[in-house]
Amino acid sequence: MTEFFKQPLEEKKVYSMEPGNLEGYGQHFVVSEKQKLDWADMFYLMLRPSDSRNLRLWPSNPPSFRSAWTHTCSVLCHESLLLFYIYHFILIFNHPSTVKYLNLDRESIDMYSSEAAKLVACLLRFVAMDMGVEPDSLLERFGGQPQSMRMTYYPSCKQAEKVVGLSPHTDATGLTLLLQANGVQGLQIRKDGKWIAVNALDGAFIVNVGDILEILSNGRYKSIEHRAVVHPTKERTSAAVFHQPCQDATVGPLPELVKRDGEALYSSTGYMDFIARFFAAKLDGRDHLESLKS
Ligand SMILES: O=C(O)CCC(=O)C(=O)O
Ligand SMILES: [Fe+2]
Repeated sequence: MTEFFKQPLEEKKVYSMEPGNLEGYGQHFVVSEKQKLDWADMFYLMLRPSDSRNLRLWPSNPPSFRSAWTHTCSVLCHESLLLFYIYHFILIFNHPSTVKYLNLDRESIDMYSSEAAKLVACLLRFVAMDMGVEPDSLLERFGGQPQSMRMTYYPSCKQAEKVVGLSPHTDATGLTLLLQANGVQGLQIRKDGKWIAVNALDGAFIVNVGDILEILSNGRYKSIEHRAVVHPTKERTSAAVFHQPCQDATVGPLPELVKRDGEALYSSTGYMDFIARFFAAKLDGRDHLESLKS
């Protein structure tokens, strides 16, 4: 994956994002020419459903990237998630796919995508059980398992403290599987107002709870605020696979939880409106999510 970003600009521009479209090579969350840009290059692809794929953007001379299936275990950003992490450790650890590197070719991405979707469906089932709701009532919001991937390349920067790799934000997803693809650390999460470095195990997935799960769970699961910092001498690459609800889903607290809690802590909105608002703004911590609190 790093090889892709290290190509000359002209080669990468073949895959440039087109106006009004987020897929391809470029930067996200740019709302003004005066804005200080993040110290990062991005490449974003829709993976699922398969008819949403724009194969023109899939690199035809594919570099390889590290697979997380070799020693998969997860750093989970919520105490309750830790519970099913423990239950599922054996299952994940014994995952049948044991390849260490994947090519960014269509067949390999397809396999990576479907294995990631299976893992996330399994995690969501445990989230539902943890909350005491029918797994299907949570899983049906993710029907068809829409999924996208953002690969990010952070060049090194001698004055690393003066730049931001990726601005503080929460993911507008149910769950994100994040892989630090070249073994260089840089992810930080905000807990009790403090930034804490996540030291991911080599080749392991980091599982982030996203906004959609916080809302569906009526606040039981918290969407984790995170950012990426830059290294003074080492470049860094990450690959985040986002698991989103289906396009026609209503994003609002699950009715059975609202009934139990006596109130909905978030307003309900159509997923397409939700995501349009997310990408139209500069990344800014938990602001987007807070605006949906009722
Ligand atoms: O590079 C990282 O560790 C974070 C990436 C991330 O948060 C994202 O792509 O949403
Ligand atoms: Fe993120």
